[in-house]
Parts: sequence; C-alpha cells; structure tokens
Amino acid sequence: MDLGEFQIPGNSDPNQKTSHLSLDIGGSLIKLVYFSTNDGDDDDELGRSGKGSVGVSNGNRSFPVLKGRLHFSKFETRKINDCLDFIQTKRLHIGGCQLLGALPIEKTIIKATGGGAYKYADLFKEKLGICLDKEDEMDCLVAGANFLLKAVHQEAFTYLDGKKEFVQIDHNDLYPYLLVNIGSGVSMIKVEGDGKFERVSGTNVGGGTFWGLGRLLTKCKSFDELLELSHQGNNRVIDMLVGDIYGGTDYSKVGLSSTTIASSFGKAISDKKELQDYRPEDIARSLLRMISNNIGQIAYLNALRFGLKRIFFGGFFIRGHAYTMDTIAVAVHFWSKGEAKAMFLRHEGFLGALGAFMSYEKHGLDDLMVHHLTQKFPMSSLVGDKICSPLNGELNDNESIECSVYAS
Ligand SMILES: Nc1ncnc2c1ncn2[C@@H]1O[C@H](COP(=O)(O)OP(=O)(O)OP(=O)(O)O)[C@@H](O)[C@H]1O
Ligand SMILES: CC(C)(CO)[C@@H](O)C(=O)NCCC(=O)O
Repeated sequence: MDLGEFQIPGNSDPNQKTSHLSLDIGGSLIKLVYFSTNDGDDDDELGRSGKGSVGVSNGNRSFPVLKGRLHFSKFETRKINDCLDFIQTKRLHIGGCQLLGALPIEKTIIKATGGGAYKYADLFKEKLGICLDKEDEMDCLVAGANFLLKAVHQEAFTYLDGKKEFVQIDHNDLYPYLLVNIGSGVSMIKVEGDGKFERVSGTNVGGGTFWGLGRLLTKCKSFDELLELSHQGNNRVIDMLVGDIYGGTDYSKVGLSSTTIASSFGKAISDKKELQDYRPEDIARSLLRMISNNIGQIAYLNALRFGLKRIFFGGFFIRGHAYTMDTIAVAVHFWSKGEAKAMFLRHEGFLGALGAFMSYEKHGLDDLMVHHLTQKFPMSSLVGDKICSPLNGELNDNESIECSVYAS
C-alpha cells in the first residue's frame, strides 16, 4: 500500500492526534479504523477549543465532544508485516494514550476482532508491544452494521438493473433484518436489535473461494485484477445455459428462460478444451456469477426462513462492484419474486472494525461514542455498468469521514 495516498497523513502532521485504533483481522484482509483530531484547528461554530473538543450535556452527564475524522484502511492478511509497519510508522498504537491521556504506553490495549485477533495476538505483542483486546466477530459485525445504518447518511442502497438507489433508513423500523457478510467465508445473521442477533447460517463458498479459485484458474496476481477481468468476460462461453440443454428454447413450464444458467462451468464438460483454451476473463466472469448467485440464493432462503424482508450485504467481496451487486440483487429478486430486497452498504468491508471501534465505549477504556458522522466526499455516479469513483473498488481504502465523538 502506498502510504503517500493516505488522505490525512497520520502523525507526520505534528498537529494531528490519532486514537482508538481498532482492527478486524480476517482470513483475507486486515481492516483498520481509527480516529484523529487536529490540535491546531481554529474554533468552529460550536465554539470548539483549540484541542478540538467542546463540552455537551447528555442527561445528567457532561461529555467533552471531540471533532475529528474516522479513518479506514486495509491490508492483505498475508502481508501482515505491512500492516504492522503502517501502525508503527503512524504511531497509531500509542495515539490513544497521547490523545486522551488514559493509559501508560506499556499497557496499550487495542480492540481487535476476527480470527486473526487470536491467531496474531503474540505477533502484535512481540512487534508492537500491543495487547489485542478480543471482541467477538459477530458482535462487532452487528454493532458496525447497526451503527452505519443509523449514523451514516446514505449508507445503504439497492442496486438493480444497473441503477443504484439510496435507501432512507427509518431508525424506528430497522429491525429485523438479515445481515450477510461476505468475507473469505459468508456469515448470515438475523438482527433484531442492538446486540440482539443470531448467526443463522453461513457458507464456505465466499470471497475466499472466488479469489482462491480465480487465482488458480486465471493466474491473476491480485483480487482487483481478477475483478477487472470478470468485467470484460462472457460467462456464456463456459456456463451451460437452459437453452444449451433445451435446444435453444425456454423451459417455461417451470419459469426457466433459455438464458438462465443451468450449470455453472457446465460447458467445460463437453467442450474439447483445456483450461488454456478458455479466456481468463470468461472464467473470471463465470466464477463471479456462480458465487454471487449462490450467496444471493442462500441469503434469500434464510430470509424466507425467518420472514425477513430486508437483506443487507456487507464484506469486502462486494467491493462496490456493479456486476457482483447486480447478480446478488437479481438472485434475491428472482427467488423472492420481488418480495425481498437486497441492499448494500457503502462501508461494506468495515463492519467488524467499526464494531470493534464502538466497543471502546462498551468496555469503558475511554467513554467513547461516535454520535455523528458527516461524509465530505461526493457521492458516486454510474457510467455504463461500472460504478465510478468514489463508489468503485477503492472507496473503502484510505478514506476518512468527519465525525464527532463524546469522550470522557
Ligand atoms: N485487495 C484484496 N485482496 C484480497 N481479497 C480482497 C481484496 N479486496 C476484496 N477482496 C475480497 O474480499 C474478501 C475478504 O473480505 P473481508 O475482508 O470482508 O473478509 P475477511 O475478514 O478477510 O474474512 P473472514 O471474515 O471470513 O475471516 C476476500 O476473500 C476477497 O474475495
Ligand atoms: C469462519 C468465519 C466466521 C470467519 O470470519 C467466516 O469465514 C465464515 O462465516 N465462514 C463460513 C463458515 C460456514 O458457516 O460454513
């Protein structure tokens, strides 16, 4: 990762103070969220002091409010050393103590979730002297999703027929919903309230499957290359369609059109072709479609199981990619006969890391509560079937959003 791309350069800006680093260390990616304030800022309309804080009263208590930015970043888990270097260079691990004066450096505790919080605990201790304070992955996913849906304007959107529409979330009518997190593997969680949820299903055919199989079959060197390739491909070259089986006609009696995929990769049975005879872009497209469609279908079946009408999809597999979202949305629409709705999240890949961030409050390390987020970047536009900046693949990288937090 090019550190120079970072929107607000960490502690290379002497006025900037960072704090509350939180990590989600998954099977494929490590996600980081942290908060920064700018010491040198002038007072603003709230009468904020030079320290970037202002007191507000909340019931019986008075909280100082810190205004600043939430930063998002990610690294591949296989390159965990890059992540450790990043944290060290920017001194993210000690910023919390400096900013809020809570703990001595030797007791630095960082909230972390995901399997890697267990797997890499010793590495973080050894290399950075950090103690990872483990938070449950599902708790964090749900806390992150609930927070985004309530606090961030234009977070959720539908995507159908190449059209993106933001969904106005009514805070009083958010639950219940199905949260489908597509990471390396897929978790499906029925969410009924804050901290009230059940992981009702999952599938091992997820983002890791797409990237792993795709890498083997296409020789792509990066996930983004594979995704880009899929954009240019034609899955019909390799998928067996209903029409291929039915001599070009629909199987209308059961509602299957001739263009429906009857069997993903099915044409490879009878084509007298070897792997190298297929174009990598067609393979990538077929793979993406197979996995997205399968997840959409399983998600719908679980929504049906519990009578849930709304399904929110998160996880870094999606990457704001038009074809992925379209395939998932079509699967949900098709199987539910239009009854259920697939919705996507702008901060799709950061649910767990945000949940870990929110948990600083829960455990009283510092009484921290984000109460307002404002996005300063322009909203995306669509060109053809590709979503352009900033809702393209890199939206979630190195982004920061304005926010204010209560802290005591
Ligand atoms: N730059 C990237 N490198 C690798 N995978 C990527 C990248 N961008 C998106 N992905 C996709 O996102 C998936 C990982 O998503 P995510 O970070 O949400 O899950 P995870 O936390 O790593 O996995 P799990 O929760 O199952 O442990 C990958 O398996 C891949 O499909
Ligand atoms: C194992 C986890 C929870 C790790 O994030 C995830 O990869 C997952 O949900 N996998 C799918 C496991 C299953 O339910 O089949």
